[in-house]
Amino acid sequence: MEFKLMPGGTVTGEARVPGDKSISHRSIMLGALAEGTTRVSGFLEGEDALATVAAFRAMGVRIEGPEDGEVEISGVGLHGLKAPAHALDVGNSGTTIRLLSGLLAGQDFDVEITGDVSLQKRPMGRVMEPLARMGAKIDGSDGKPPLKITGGQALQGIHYDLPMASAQVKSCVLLAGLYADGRTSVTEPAPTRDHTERMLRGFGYEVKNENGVISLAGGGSLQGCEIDVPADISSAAFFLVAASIAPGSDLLLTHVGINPTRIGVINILTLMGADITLKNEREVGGEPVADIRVRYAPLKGIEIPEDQVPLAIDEFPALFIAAACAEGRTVLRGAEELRVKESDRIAAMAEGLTTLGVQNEVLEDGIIIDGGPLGGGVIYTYHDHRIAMAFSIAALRAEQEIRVMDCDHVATSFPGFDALARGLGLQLTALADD
Ligand SMILES: O=C(O)C1=C[C@@H](OP(=O)(O)O)[C@@H](O)[C@H](O)C1
Ligand SMILES: C=C(OP(=O)(O)O)C(=O)O
Repeated sequence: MEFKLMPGGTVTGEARVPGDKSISHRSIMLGALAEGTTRVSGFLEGEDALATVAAFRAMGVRIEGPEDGEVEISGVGLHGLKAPAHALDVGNSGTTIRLLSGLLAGQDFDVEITGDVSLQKRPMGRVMEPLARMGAKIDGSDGKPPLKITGGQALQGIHYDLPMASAQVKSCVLLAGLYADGRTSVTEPAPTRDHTERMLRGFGYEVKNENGVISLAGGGSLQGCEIDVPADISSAAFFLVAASIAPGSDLLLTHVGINPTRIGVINILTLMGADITLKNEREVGGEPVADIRVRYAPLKGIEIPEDQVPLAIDEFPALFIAAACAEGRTVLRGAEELRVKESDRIAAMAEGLTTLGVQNEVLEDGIIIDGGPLGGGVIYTYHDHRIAMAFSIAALRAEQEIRVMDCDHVATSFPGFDALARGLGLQLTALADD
């Protein structure tokens, strides 16, 4: 599928974007390992979260739905999973393979986890290394998927200092820690999303955070519960930027998760001069939520504070479009993690910005973008959903038509993006491949 975008437009109205991807994955994983039933609402019916559902079904867990975002999981307990008949194929989802590898390292059966072409290029050494230290037997092909996990190993609790700010690695180690003898603890170079810790507590499992040392003891149990998944701020980000760059825009995004470890995009856009206000702030099932109003405002280039990078890690494709539409120069550093996402997001975004005529300089760990007029052209997405959505919103300020190639992956995180974008004011046509 390809998106064709006519230039210009205004973004107005009210919308609730689909459920949070990180929380949706974790709701299935912890629900499956809990005792009793877990009921989830607001679940993301995107391909990545559905890959997690399929993986647990393949391991014998009864999961009803999702239907209109409702899922019911009949938990099998921490030791109730069954060996799958085939390798688990988790598609495009880095979160699924990395969190699952921690969980499955503690089972008594062998399992193989694989994924699509993009996933097969992503580094898994970052989870293999701490798991091996815990006593797991896990092999990959040159540190990449497929991962082969040999069951029946006795895991030992360890302390692990994460070498990179990664919530997936942190979660992997903590989930393996559920099966380990003694305590497992981690420290991170900078705080990352804490949905695993919050949700474990929601399932009645004690997780400590003592001055940044996050730890749990193995051998407990999880109790089924109710989970209300907020709208994904990473999906909302495209429309936060869209409304900020398109003159005349005024948009309300409802029920958005505003966990402090996820709001870098709001902080960065606000520093750039965006007009964003939070309303009706509340807490839903252990996660803070708000309605977000965003109105057009002229943006200015900034040096992005490095402490905001892990808090906005998936939002940089959208933020680069904000920078392209801003007055002056935006500098991002300390973001080398962007190079190992579904694509090398620094390279893919730089290529697309250059196509649109936006001056930029690629750095090892970031980019420098000089705001200016946007032309048009053909954009390659490298199988990356966030690159596709970022260049779709760029059309609001473009002078010519933009064609975004290879947009099927948008459904991994944001099913219905094209229809919602049209409803809010983008002039987007989805064209099927011949
Ligand atoms: O834990 C999670 O749910 C995620 C963590 C982040 O990855 P890293 O841990 O690789 O930074 C993020 O990019 C990904 O979309 C989701
Ligand atoms: C990096 C992402 O996801 P994952 O690592 O789960 O593939 C993302 O959604 O931007």
